[in-house]
Amino acid sequence: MTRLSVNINKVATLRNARGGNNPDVIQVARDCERFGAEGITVHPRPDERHIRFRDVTELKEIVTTEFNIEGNPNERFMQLVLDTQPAQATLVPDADDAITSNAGWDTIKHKDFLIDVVKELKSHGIRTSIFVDPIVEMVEGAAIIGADRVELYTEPYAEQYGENPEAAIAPYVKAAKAAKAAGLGLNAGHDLDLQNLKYFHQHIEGLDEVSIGHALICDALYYGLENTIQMYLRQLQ
Ligand SMILES: CC(=O)[C@@H](O)[C@H](O)COP(=O)(O)O
Ligand SMILES: NCC(=O)COP(=O)(O)O
Repeated sequence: MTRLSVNINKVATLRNARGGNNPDVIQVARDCERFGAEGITVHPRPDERHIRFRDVTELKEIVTTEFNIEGNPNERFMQLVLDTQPAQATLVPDADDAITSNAGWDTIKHKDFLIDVVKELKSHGIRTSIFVDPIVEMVEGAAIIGADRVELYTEPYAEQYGENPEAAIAPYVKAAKAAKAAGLGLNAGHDLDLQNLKYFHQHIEGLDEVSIGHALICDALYYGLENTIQMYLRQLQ
């Protein structure tokens, strides 16, 4: 079974545009779960342009499915995660000024740093996933580091899917096999949508979770949040 974790960053972006509390991020998280989401993902960034650190603390109190916090494990992020104790932390090598995540970790170059981070998170009982490009060596590096899972960065897949789905999925099939061979759980995310999700799911064995935000929240403008979540869940059947 592949769990759908809804990334609610974009709900916070909309709220922040006017400075009030509309839409209410906490209520949206509750509703996502009520409508079938099997997890809630947030990705706080240093400038708090969407999810704020305070939101993360409040969300922890109400999320009843799996709470996944993504981000670059700097001191502030680590403190937030350790205080919050989510089900999962996903480590992403974002630059502070990145518009959105645009690459996975080099798990060979940053091995020592990541070993320390993963050890600390796991000692607090937090499942730890490392965001990687679909490259076998990077997946194997995550296993050596001691991660529980990898999250495959799917933007390159999403970009190529329209013109050549076979070529787009090929590196992910290899990376997924490497993850399973190394005993890692398998997540995926970034730019997955109603067009490309089903094919990805059909071709990647043992996919534990997808986290989807941008496209899902955009689709909700047209179809409504409840319908949209159900539509995404159907792609994963
Ligand atoms: C890790 C990842 O793939 C990102 O998609 C992220 O979690 C979304 O971040 P933004 O909402 O800031 O684009
Ligand atoms: N980890 C990926 C994520 O949470 C959502 O990415 P996107 O769907 O907003 O591109």
